[in-house]
Amino acid sequence: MGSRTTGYIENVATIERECAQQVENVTLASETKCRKLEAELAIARSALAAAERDFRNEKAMLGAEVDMQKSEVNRLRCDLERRTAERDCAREEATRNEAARQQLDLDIKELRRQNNQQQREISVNQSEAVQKILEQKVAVENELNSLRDEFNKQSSRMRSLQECVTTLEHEIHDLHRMNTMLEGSLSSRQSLLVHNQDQVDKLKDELALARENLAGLTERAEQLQQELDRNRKEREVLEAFVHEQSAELVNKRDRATALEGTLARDHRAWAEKRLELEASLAALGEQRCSLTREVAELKVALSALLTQKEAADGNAAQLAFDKANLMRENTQLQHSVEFNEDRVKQMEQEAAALRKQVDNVNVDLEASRQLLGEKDARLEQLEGEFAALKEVLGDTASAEGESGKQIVTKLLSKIAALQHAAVEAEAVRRRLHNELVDLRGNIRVYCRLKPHPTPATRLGSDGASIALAVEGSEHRFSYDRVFGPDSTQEQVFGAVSDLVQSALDGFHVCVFSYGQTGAGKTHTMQGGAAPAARGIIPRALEKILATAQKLEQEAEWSYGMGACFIEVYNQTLRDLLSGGAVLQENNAIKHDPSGGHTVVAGAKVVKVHDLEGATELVRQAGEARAVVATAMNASSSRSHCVFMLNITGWHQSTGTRLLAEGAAKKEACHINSSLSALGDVFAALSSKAQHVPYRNSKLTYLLQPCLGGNGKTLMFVNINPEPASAGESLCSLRFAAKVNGCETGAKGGARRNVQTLGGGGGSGEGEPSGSSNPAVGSAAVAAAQKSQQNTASRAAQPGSARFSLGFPRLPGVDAVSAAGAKRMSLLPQRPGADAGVSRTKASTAARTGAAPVVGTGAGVKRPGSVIPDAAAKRSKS
Ligand SMILES: Nc1ncnc2c1ncn2[C@@H]1O[C@H](COP(=O)(O)OP(=O)(O)OP(=O)(O)O)[C@@H](O)[C@H]1O
Repeated sequence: MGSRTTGYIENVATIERECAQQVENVTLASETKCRKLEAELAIARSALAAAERDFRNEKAMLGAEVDMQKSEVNRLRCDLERRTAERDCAREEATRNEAARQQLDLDIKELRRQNNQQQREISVNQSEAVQKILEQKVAVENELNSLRDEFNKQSSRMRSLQECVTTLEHEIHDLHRMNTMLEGSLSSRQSLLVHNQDQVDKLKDELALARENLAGLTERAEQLQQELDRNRKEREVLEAFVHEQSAELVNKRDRATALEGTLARDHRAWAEKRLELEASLAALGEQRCSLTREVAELKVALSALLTQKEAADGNAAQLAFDKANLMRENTQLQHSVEFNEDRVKQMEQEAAALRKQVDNVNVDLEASRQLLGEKDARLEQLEGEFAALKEVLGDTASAEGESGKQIVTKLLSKIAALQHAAVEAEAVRRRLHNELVDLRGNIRVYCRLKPHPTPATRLGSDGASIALAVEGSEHRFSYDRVFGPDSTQEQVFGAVSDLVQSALDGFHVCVFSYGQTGAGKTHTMQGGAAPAARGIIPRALEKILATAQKLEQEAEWSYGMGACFIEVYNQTLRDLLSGGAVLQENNAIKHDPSGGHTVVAGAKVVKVHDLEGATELVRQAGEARAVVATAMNASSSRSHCVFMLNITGWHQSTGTRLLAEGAAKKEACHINSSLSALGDVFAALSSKAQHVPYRNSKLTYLLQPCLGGNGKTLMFVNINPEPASAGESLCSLRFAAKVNGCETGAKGGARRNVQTLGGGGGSGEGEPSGSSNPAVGSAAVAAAQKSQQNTASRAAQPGSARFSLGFPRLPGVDAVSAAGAKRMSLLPQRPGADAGVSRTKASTAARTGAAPVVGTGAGVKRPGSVIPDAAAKRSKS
């Protein structure tokens, strides 16, 4: 038993040793494993820590990159804002440039307008105007150059902007590339995280396996504890160790879970960041789009600027062209100035030659007069001799028979030759007189000033110029003659009387006055009642009637006169000798195509025998005018009155008839259609236009024969020199200056209306240059013969000559013509321009025969004319 116990004990001891050995082995193995696990855990921890570090670094890097990108985006935004501001500035600049260009266009237009104006004024002050234009052109060119510089600046600014935009595009592209790189880096980090996760999972699996092993070992240890209580303590220690390990592992697992959460949060943050980046990328894309749009807009603006530049270049070319034109015109004007200077010199020479010619003509005239006087004396002597011979013949006829008759025949032929010479001398006188009048011009303008204490006018020393002060500046005019305030009525008529003589010689003559209300038209044309105050009309009438009477008594002349008085208002004609009745016929004014009389159909024609009769007619017309003026109210100031006195004269021996007429009228300063038409007629005459618009108004159509080719016209411009009327005076003086620049359309001067009727020995000239009485201008004769068929048949004696003075061949006058009378015409004016004034005047003196009427006209043979049958009568006188 002892041995068995000992053996048992030895066996137990062996088992215990084996158990201890096994426990020791297991413990060693588990300790090894634990150490291995711990090492692996440490590696995992260090890996995790490294991963965390990397992650943090990466995160920090990414954060820095994001910050960088954000700051870059901010910078780009600022840049963009700056560029946008620059672009806006550029746009504003472009708008300003456009406005400046438009302003420049306006300036250029204005300059062109000024240029045109200056061109018009250039005739007044050529060199100054051209200088100004050149200066302005230089200024325009400077402006254009500055605009070009501005444009170039803008273009270069646009180019720099474009470059900026291109740089921005590149930067955006770089950002895109960087973003792609960041995305790549993010995905690699994510894959690294996934790899780490796998490692953690693997560790977890290994941990789980180790736990299972540990559990197995614990089970084996418990079994062994049950078998070996002795080892319980160590086993408990082991278990505690294992528990500790487990807790540590749990802790590690928790930490791994926490790490997973952190990773997930980071992942989400990264995803958010990514979204933010994508959003900022999209914003950048939008910005890029807007930038692209802006670039396109800027391109459009650039092309618009280029178009503007082209337009500006075009304008510059146009300006250069204009400049060249102006230079050319300037050169032409300089040539023209030089030419005109030469012409002026030439004209001065011509004027000197003409003056000499006038002197010669005067000398010739004087010589002719002397010759005529000598011939008259010789004629008287011959007539005395003839009478004595007659007496002798009476005594000796019976004794000597045939020889006495022969002496008589001889003497008669001598007398006829002398009469012929006298007629020739009269023709020469008419021609010389006409040449004298022509030298003074077929349209003459006289200016007359009314007295005033403080005149705004200044007379030139040459007696033909006047200066008018208007608002501080002085305007100078010159006319054929200027009558100062001291001039007498006699002096004024003296300057007109040669035209009256022309009318008596068979020329159409028109005298009219023009001026503002109260300027002295009535005073000039009509004058006062006192002998010294009488105006042109009564003096002219007196001269015509006296001459007619003298010729009737002395030179076998017979005269008939018919007068009519017409008022023209707009396109209406009124007969003032029929109480102002309106003449209904549309084309009442009828001109004789052969240059004879003008007829106003329907107008009453009253025969005039003496000055009193004519004055009475004017008085009647004035009364009718007052009635019409009252009815028409203020409009009367725009009407014009024309008094016509037609004179027809016949000379019984020469079979010659003169047709002429005189016209006189008064005009108000008020511009109306008739005056404007009168201005147009003068303008056309002055420019020698093909067409003269006589038909534009009844007034000009009525006066056509006087104003036109074969008439002589004298205009008085009456000026009231009071400073308050300076404006109106300027208007009158300018109109008169226009008229002064006119010439009648007559080629070779005015033309007489002379007709030779049938009989030989006719006297008169067809043209001023006509040589002698039978040499009547053929055209004038042919035309006149046609026009006087009815009167020719009624000539008092076969082969007699009839002279008619005045141009309208009036029906009433034709009756006078049949009686072998002369005809005269006087064309006076209306009794007052201003309604109020004219009405008042018309009801007073003007209407009593001293109405503002002028008339001249009439061709009357001068007393000096010698016509065969008249010789005896002249010798009596
Ligand atoms: N040269 C002059 N010398 C003296 N007095 C003058 C002169 N001219 C005009 N007058 C006077 O001035 C006044 C106005 O003149 P007048 O009636 O002739 O003017 P008008 O031009 O005919 O006016 P309206 O158009 O109103 O008829 C008259 O009293 C006239 O006597």
